[in-house]
Amino acid sequence: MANYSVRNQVAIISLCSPPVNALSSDVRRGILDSLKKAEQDVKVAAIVICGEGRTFCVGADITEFKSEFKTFPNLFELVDILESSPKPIVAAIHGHAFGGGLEVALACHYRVALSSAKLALPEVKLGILPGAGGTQRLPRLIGIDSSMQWIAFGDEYSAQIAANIGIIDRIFPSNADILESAVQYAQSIIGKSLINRRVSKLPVKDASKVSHIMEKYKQIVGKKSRGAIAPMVCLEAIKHAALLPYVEGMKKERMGIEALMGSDQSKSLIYMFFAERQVRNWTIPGTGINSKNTKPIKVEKVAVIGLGTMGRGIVLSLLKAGIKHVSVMELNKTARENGLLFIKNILEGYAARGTISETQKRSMVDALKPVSNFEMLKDTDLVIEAVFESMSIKKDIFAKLGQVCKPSAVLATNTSALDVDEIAMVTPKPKQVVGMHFFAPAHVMKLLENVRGSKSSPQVIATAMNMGQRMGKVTVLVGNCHGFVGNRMFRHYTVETDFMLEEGAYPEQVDTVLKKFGFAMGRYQVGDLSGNDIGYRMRTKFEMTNKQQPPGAPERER
Ligand SMILES: CC(C)(COP(=O)(O)OP(=O)(O)OC[C@H]1O[C@@H](n2cnc3c(N)ncnc32)[C@H](O)[C@@H]1OP(=O)(O)O)[C@@H](O)C(=O)NCCC(=O)NCCSC(=O)C[C@@H](O)CCCCCCCCCCCCC(=O)O
Ligand SMILES: NC(=O)c1ccc[n+]([C@@H]2O[C@H](COP(=O)([O-])OP(=O)(O)OC[C@H]3O[C@@H](n4cnc5c(N)ncnc54)[C@H](O)[C@@H]3O)[C@@H](O)[C@H]2O)c1
Repeated sequence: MANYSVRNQVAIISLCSPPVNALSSDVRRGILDSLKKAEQDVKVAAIVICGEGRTFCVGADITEFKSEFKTFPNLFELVDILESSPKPIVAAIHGHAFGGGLEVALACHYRVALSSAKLALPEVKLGILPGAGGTQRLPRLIGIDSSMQWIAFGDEYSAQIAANIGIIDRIFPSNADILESAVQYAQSIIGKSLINRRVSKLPVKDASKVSHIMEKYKQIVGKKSRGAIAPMVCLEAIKHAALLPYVEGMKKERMGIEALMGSDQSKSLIYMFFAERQVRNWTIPGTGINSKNTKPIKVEKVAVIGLGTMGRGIVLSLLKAGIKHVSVMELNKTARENGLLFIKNILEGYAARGTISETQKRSMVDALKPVSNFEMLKDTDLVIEAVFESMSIKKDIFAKLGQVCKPSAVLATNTSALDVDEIAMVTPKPKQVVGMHFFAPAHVMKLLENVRGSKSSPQVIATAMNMGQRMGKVTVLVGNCHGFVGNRMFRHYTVETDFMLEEGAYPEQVDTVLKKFGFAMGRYQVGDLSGNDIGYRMRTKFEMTNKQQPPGAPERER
């Protein structure tokens, strides 16, 4: 679980727990045993801790949260043992140093990294806090303000940013050999004093401003993480780094993690973490066909038909995924102009915020290819249709696509609820047709429901799944039925909230309660965003509006 070797006075402790070197109890034990060997070996003058395989270390082993935290050495015990080592320890970071992985690195006396490495304390996204000294060491290295930014939101940062603020001591080019570079670095620091290298002993530079900074972040967290408990507990723990000696601060950190671990919010977020990964392993029930044995078709050119609410977000998702050729077809001139303007404005916003560079923005704008007739789609690899929710319009479009597109082209519909098989039947090759159901706004929402028609070929399904992952979506394969999965669930939610309106509540009152509960948007805000015509069209198609009833009849009488 941790391999040990010695090279030119430098002991190498390499974490070996594929795929991501999570700090299971065996790995922690392996590190401790190796450290003892290194300390006892008189020929060893410095130590390097690195990760084997694709990454340094992604943190505590989440699968062990329930059971094994009680095994010695616990992570918060291990970090103190590492820091107090009399021999200098260098953390050699490539891939990810996340969570407990970064906390181990913070306990080392030096940190070096490849420029491609990413660092984060993402525990808050699991509903907990960094519980191995992260809330106490990071402020001593980078101050309260930056620590609150890192820990309360859990975002990842590049090694270069981490170096700029003082976490990383030396950056190596992304193509360097991290171990070789770290060993040379370790040789260069042999004999140097460790007095200022033990982070827990350092003062917190901006400690006097803690109240002011705390207030600032309470406001931001209150808005950005409405309803979440962990971010506030993180802020409290960081505050203690400013006010208390390290040992006392650690006690507070411990109280924080004990309160959060096992909370309903944390359990749900951990469930979500694994569920989001599990859905990548799709399977077609009863066939043996699955994500492991099916290859996607190569997709370079994509087309989107319809530039309304959904089409424009889908186009943005494709551009962000790096697709270099995105044809857009929109019949209505105003909708076309508005759609293209919307896309360009969003890209401008990304560039202004630094999410993408100016060069990336220009290449995304260049990738946009407005087209005016179906002939122009003949060499497209994937077409995503996002026009009105009308079976006749969609059939008309798929019949045309079936005539002009190359035989290998994947033809996808973004229908909210219509029968994917019925749409597929108008094409000469129904096996090329699949549903790709995005959620509004499509460039923001992470969920993508891919709908498997009865004729969709495994390769076509693999292509839709792969494209979703390229777009960074949580991509779920579902069966073909009215409303698929998302909208079938959503329907019950809307029925209940509509009952509340019938009982006298205003839409804004319902929305206020839902937002207070933690929803990003209220149910009626979602209706306004998506367009209430979508629900109306779905209900009309299934005669849920019940023509016997006069207009305005309450939902429960229909
Ligand atoms: C790092 C990633 C961004 C990499 O992404 P990528 O897409 O490359 O890879 P995958 O996400 O697909 O991952 C591959 C594979 O690995 C699995 N996996 C990933 N991370 C972990 C993990 N941390 N643990 C276990 N398994 C992991 C993943 O599921 C995939 O598996 P599959 O089978 O699907 O192939 C990305 O992976 C990522 O973001 N990972 C999570 C990073 C993270 O959140 N890290 C923080 C972990 S929490 C932590 O570190 C806590 C520490 O701060 C300290 C804890 C000390 C606690 C001591 C306190 C004790 C108090 C106890 C109180 C008890 C109370 C009681 O008694 O009840
Ligand atoms: N709005 C949502 O929240 C949402 C969510 C998921 C899926 N959907 C589905 O996505 C599809 C589009 O929904 P929307 O909300 O974007 O609708 P929308 O009314 O905002 O946009 C549809 C666009 O398609 C254009 N169009 C119509 N016929 C066309 C044709 N033959 N060729 C080219 N363009 C044509 C229209 O001019 C319009 O601009 C629907 O099937 C809908 O059910 C919508």
